[in-house]
Amino acid sequence: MTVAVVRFGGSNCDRDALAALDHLGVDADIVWHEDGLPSDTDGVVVPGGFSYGDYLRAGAMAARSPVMEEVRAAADDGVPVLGVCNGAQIGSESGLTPGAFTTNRSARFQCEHVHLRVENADTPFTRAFDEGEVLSLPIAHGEGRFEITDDALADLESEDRVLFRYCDAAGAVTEAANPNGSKGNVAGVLGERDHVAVLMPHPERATLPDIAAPNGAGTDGAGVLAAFQ
Ligand SMILES: NC(=O)CC[C@H](N)C(=O)O
Repeated sequence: MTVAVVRFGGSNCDRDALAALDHLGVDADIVWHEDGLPSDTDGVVVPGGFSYGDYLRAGAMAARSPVMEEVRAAADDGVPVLGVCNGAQIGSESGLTPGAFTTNRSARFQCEHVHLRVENADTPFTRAFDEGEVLSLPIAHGEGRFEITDDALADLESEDRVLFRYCDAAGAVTEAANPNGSKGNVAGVLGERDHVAVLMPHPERATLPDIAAPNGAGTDGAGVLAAFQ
């Protein structure tokens, strides 16, 4: 598999994603968005960062790059697509995934470790886990609060498209365990099909043992990125 890690001006987690994928033995390359997806692309990661300086809304400008039409076409062909943090914001701004990510309840940039509960273990991004399993991943965002209408959230829930929720260490989904005020504690969602997903926490920062162990994150991110193996 050749995974395209799509870089925009202001991406800053592209090399981390590449290193994490390399560690997992996944053939991957960074692709400048203006160059378009290589013809042999069979996986796409839209990495984190501050594309276009988060102007207008985080992810709004990158979502309008022509490469996102190619990403959509690849997804339609069954290629797995994962958006991480700014990539999640780009995913929702481009309509690949539902809802929106907006300013944290704290109105501050937050960089911390959180717990996530796996809500649907029947996807390429979660098949390494059991449903209800609690993961530890880092977050680092100012605009990570998931918003969606009540009706649309109910639809997502009934379609099993909520992938991860913020929870406490025991797996309880509580307001206290919700770092940014996300509706329904939602931390990650699926697009129309289960091979398209976005999440605000950073699996690529919790994959390499040399980095993950000292910073306390562990290596749960490897299970998410295993979708590309
Ligand atoms: N780490 C990131 O991708 C940052 C996400 C985004 N630009 C924010 O602060 O909300």
